[in-house]
Amino acid sequence: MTELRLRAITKRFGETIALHPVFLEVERGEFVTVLGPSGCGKSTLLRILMGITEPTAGEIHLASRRIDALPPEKRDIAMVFQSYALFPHMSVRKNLAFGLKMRKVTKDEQLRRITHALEICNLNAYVDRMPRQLSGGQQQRVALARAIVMQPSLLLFDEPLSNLDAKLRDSLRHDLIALHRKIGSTSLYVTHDQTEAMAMSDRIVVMNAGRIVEIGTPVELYRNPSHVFTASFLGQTNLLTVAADGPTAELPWGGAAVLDAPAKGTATVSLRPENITMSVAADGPGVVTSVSFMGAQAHYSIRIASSDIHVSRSGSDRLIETGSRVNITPIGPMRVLKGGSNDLA
Ligand SMILES: Nc1ncnc2c1ncn2[C@@H]1O[C@H](COP(=O)(O)OP(=O)(O)OP(=O)(O)O)[C@@H](O)[C@H]1O
Repeated sequence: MTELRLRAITKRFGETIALHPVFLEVERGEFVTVLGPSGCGKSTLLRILMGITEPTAGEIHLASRRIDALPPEKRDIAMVFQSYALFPHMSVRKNLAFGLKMRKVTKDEQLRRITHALEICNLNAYVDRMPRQLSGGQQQRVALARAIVMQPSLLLFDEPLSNLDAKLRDSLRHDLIALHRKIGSTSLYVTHDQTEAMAMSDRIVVMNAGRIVEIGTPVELYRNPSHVFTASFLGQTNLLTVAADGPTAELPWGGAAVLDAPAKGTATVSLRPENITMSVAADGPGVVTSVSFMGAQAHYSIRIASSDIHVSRSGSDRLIETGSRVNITPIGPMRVLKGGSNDLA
């Protein structure tokens, strides 16, 4: 069942088009991430949903109500901010109670919801502390609990983990998803961090320059991206310009490779670093120019036919030294993309 529906949401700031008409549907209970680089329009979209920024055109429907003309407090949306935005002079309990009091929720109901939120966010030990007496991760959990007690139809997240160190971010990511499943909320999460988007989302909405480029599950978008932008923004890839002839194409360094869809003429294809085999050969056309050993994987740069190709291999394989001559061969079909310099769309 569709919980959130955006119909042609558009935003202009004078000459700047921050959002071209955006169409999006989010199912009840889904965790959807809006992913894109700085300036792509993510914050504008969030602010429009919150009711802080007015769209130039378009409609927002949430839980069968049209909400775009409603003030923020009437929209039934709660937001978790990057900066936590806790009230510094209030204890954890008071922070959680604030929004409920404003909504005139009864004392009994306040107690019930706050007790539940403290429990599921693992905050029981901190109820009487002030925000400054909490770590960044604990403050973020309070911010989340404060959003949860409102029992909103939609939870919005604005890069909520970006102020935390890598390890904490990783563990909070898991907590957040577990919580989302437990409370069955509908969540829209905004980030520029593709690892976060891949790890957490039911679906990812890839945005660039004010437009939705593509929407799909992390697996679909990583394995079968349609656009050059998606292929290069989600994970690492090698973008090659190849001469296509039906089901195969000639590689820049010679030899033919299979395409995942027939194409004619010049085509842009994606070849993931892990989808390449590499073997040492004295007369190989490639030269290893750098090796980065990352533990689980080893990343190589190969100079071949005036291109730099990235190859990754299992970290437990024998390392190939810088300067070695190598052969490289794609494994499986290469993905034909739209949006290259010679667009096939
Ligand atoms: N108030 C404003 N007036 C004029 N232009 C604006 C305004 N707010 C945003 N923009 C422009 O709209 C575009 C989208 O901005 P937005 O802040 O939504 O991007 P973003 O993806 O959230 O970026 P970031 O991740 O850096 O916050 C940008 O080109 C930005 O310069």
